[in-house]
Amino acid sequence: MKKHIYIAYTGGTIGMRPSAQGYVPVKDFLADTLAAMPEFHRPEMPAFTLHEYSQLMDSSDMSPHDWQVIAEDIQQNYNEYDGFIILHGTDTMAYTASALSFMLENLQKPVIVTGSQIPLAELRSDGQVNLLNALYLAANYPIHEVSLFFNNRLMRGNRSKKIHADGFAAFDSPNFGPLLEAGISIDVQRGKVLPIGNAPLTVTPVTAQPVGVVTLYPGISADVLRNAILQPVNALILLSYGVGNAPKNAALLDQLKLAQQKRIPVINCTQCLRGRVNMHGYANGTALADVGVVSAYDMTLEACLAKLHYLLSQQLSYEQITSLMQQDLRGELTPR
Ligand SMILES: NC(=O)C[C@H](N)C(=O)O
Repeated sequence: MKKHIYIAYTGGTIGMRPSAQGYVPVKDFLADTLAAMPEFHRPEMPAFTLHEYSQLMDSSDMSPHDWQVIAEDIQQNYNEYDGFIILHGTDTMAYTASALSFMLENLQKPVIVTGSQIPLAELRSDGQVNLLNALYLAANYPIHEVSLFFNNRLMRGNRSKKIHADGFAAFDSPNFGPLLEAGISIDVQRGKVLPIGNAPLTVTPVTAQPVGVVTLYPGISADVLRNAILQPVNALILLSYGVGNAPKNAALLDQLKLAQQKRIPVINCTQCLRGRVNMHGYANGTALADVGVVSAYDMTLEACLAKLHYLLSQQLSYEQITSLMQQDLRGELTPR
């Protein structure tokens, strides 16, 4: 039986057309482009249904409400299709892929997020390779988790990150190698793919959460942190140096202590692209742990932010949130 894949087109460059203001997504344009490309209709390819969203977006306009729309769309069509492809802009693709990984629990079908850097309708577009491969993989490879396909690599969604503004190798999975590489042969990294259970799919709704993100820089003043933890902030991500260090400055640490008293979770995520937070490597890191800051280990900022949204959207205590942030829920971090 030919597999049938559901493609949700949310917007993004893959279906865009030039306008006087730059690229914009245009209604029906992707469907018309796809219909005119014979590769997508070859007998080896799965059948697919393209569902174009009514509000096509540049992904820089995406919000948690849109993550919710996508998750509900997958849930409603879950039993009818063999796999799901989310066509999405690249700018916030890693955030959406991370969010979906938390919202969709016990997946028994593949969900692949992809898009392109050049519109599918243009010469030299990377959209054809990305979508063609994503369709082929969704039909033929049992990788039952939220993943992101780009430039011939399938990465775990919540490990992915946009690392190149204008290159085709736009995504990387810096702390967890790809799940699959599509070269002359298609090589699955079996040990890396999440195991499948028998439990039914659960979809946890998320709502937008006020989360502060502060990048530390030399000379940062305590006032910056004071402002970042003012109401209505529900959590703070501290983008720290190296293995999780910050200035051992009393005024700064006082603000973090205040956050702890106000029961605002503060998560220590490194500014470095690769590697992990170890707050006990240096006295400067230990000082953070002592005022209740918790480690993001090797999570990306995107995964950290999406995970906070997922947890803050549930009725969980400060203790539960800080503890779950340090646990591996969907393969997003490697605790040690
Ligand atoms: N390549 C892209 O898709 C970028 C576009 N601005 C978007 O994220 O929607």
